[in-house]
Amino acid sequence: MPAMTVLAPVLVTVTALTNHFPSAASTHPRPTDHRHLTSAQVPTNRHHALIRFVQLSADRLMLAHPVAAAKWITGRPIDDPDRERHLLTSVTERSQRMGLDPTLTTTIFRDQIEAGKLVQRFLHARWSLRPAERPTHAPDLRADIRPRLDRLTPELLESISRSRTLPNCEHHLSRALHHNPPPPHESSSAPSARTTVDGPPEPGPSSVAGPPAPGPSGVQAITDGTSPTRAAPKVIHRLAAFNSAIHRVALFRAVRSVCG
Ligand SMILES: O=C(O)C(=O)C[C@]1(C(=O)O)C=C[C@@H](O)C=C1
Repeated sequence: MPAMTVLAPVLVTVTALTNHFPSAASTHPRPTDHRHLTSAQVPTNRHHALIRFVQLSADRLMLAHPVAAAKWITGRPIDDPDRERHLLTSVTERSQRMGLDPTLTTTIFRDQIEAGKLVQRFLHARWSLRPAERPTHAPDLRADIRPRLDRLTPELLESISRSRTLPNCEHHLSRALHHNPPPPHESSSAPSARTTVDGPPEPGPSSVAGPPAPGPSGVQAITDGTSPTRAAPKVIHRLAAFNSAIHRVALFRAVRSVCG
């Protein structure tokens, strides 16, 4: 599939989410007006459970890397509706047993799945453009990676259950996200680094990069009338910034419904 065809929906999604969640484009989420709470009023256990939820979500997101590698090498499509149905059925059953609202938990897990697919699509687009970074070995999806994803499901549900009814949930979520920076990434000037199948790309010499340019500029950079071939260097340049942004935006996507 041509790289541009793969990349365009990814960039459109990133732009849409960045606009929808302005703090996703910022290293410093905007403070809310809930700071009047004294520390004694903050329900620490539920707050920690929310942080745990964000961390587990970040762990789940990182598994999108080996999943993407397995699918890249085997040619399997990123979307696997049967697997998604199986996961959501399991979430529903577990939620009922735990006294959790299945509508809420399946919404959260749908977001987790979509966030993972966003990262997978990003990686496939990246590998289309950068042959040197393509994975060379396929992780075992069935025997290794999916069991790892499955082990996270009860833990995620437990953290959702324990963070339920946290007052000022959005404020705590914003703080938890702030303490979960995206993984290290290459800077645009870094030498090419092969993406590992166990995690994000290895950091380049500079792992400090700003957020993506907000708004549609990221998309315009590749759709401003230039032919795909001639636009490719521009795309690669933009990808360096999106590599960081994609994880931040995907993490926001993964956790956005937890406050109900
Ligand atoms: O298991 C896979 O094949 C994945 O890609 C992971 C996952 C998920 O997040 O659970 C994501 C996309 C697929 O449609 C199904 C499931």
